[in-house]
Amino acid sequence: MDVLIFGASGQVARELALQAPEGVSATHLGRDRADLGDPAACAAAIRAAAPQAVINAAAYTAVDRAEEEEEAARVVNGEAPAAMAAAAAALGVPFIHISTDYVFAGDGEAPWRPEDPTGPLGAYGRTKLAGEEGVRAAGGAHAILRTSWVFSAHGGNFVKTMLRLGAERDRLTIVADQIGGPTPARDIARACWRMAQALAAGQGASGTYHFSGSPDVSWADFAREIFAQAGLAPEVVDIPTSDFPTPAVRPPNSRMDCSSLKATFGIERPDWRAGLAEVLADLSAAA
Ligand SMILES: NC(=O)C1=CN([C@@H]2O[C@H](COP(=O)(O)OP(=O)(O)OC[C@H]3O[C@@H](n4cnc5c(N)ncnc54)[C@H](OP(=O)(O)O)[C@@H]3O)[C@@H](O)[C@H]2O)C=CC1
Ligand SMILES: Cc1cn([C@H]2C[C@H](O)[C@@H](COP(=O)(O)OP(=O)(O)O[C@H]3O[C@@H](C)C(=O)[C@@H](O)[C@H]3O)O2)c(=O)[nH]c1=O
Ligand SMILES: [Mg+2]
Repeated sequence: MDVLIFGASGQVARELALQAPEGVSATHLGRDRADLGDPAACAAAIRAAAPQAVINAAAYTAVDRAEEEEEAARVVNGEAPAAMAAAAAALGVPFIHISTDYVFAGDGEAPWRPEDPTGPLGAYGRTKLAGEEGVRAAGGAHAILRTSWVFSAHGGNFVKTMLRLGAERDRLTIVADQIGGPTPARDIARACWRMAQALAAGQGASGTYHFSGSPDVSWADFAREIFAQAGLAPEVVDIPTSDFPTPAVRPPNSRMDCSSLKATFGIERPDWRAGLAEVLADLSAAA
């Protein structure tokens, strides 16, 4: 099976390359070969490659910067996925797309289900929601996988920020009133491969699915586990979001109900603490 992947250097893109199943030939298009700022060019790249499935692992992910660059983010996160999904639909091949917990308003404490009403609090979430709507409107076979709090040994993420700050400082203040599921990029990549193979074989079902690591924790508790596993001992002080002002508002409740992904594709929530141990091992092997 030939699979065309948008994204080469990102966290999920790199894991897609590392986790490609046997029998799959994966072609990655980095920004140099397909700029999502040019949606028509991305659609043309799909028509030219004529793959058996398309996975989009590229996105504008700078949450705070998106507040100032919403139009640029909307092209990359909204218009490009819509154009790609339309091109995949015209070829009759499945389109796998990744979205985010930030499409939700984050009120309450119940885990969000895929069919729950959305209500993004910031520009990044609004543009990602536009992308979801574009993918559904294209009308082809598709899976939209909403995930959260992605980490890996590659690129920028909360784990790597904490390792840096934890080595520099004795005391860190971390928000404790935003709760969600940290998710290893490796597990997201495996889930994408499973869905791509299933949909290409006419199995599973198109739709929007949730996938996050278990258990749900606060960012502060996530930080504590990072330091415990890494053998660092800074003091972690719980703070409310109001004490950590940022340009973009983040959802307090990012818990996600992942049961439909298990029911349809047999994919279970991974324990992120095990994924964290793998990432720390990869980072020390590389150091
Ligand atoms: N990171 C997270 O915590 C979460 C991410 N997601 C979603 O998961 C998916 C993968 O995210 P993740 O792997 O973390 O992303 P990263 O931030 O690690 O990487 C983003 C990738 O997108 C590429 N990209 C950005 N803009 C463009 C563009 N204009 N043209 C082409 N490529 C571009 C980047 O390329 P370059 O390296 O050249 O800049 C980079 O490879 C995204 O859809 C994201 O919205 C969902 C929930 C949480
Ligand atoms: C560095 C730092 C962060 N924080 C807080 C800020 C924020 O609420 C939280 C996480 O910080 P980040 O900058 O990693 O968060 P952010 O970039 O918003 O992470 C999000 O990225 C996008 C792409 C997604 O789709 C989301 O699922 C989510 O992973 O930790 C502290 O409280 N103290 C600190 O010292
Ligand atoms: Mg990439």
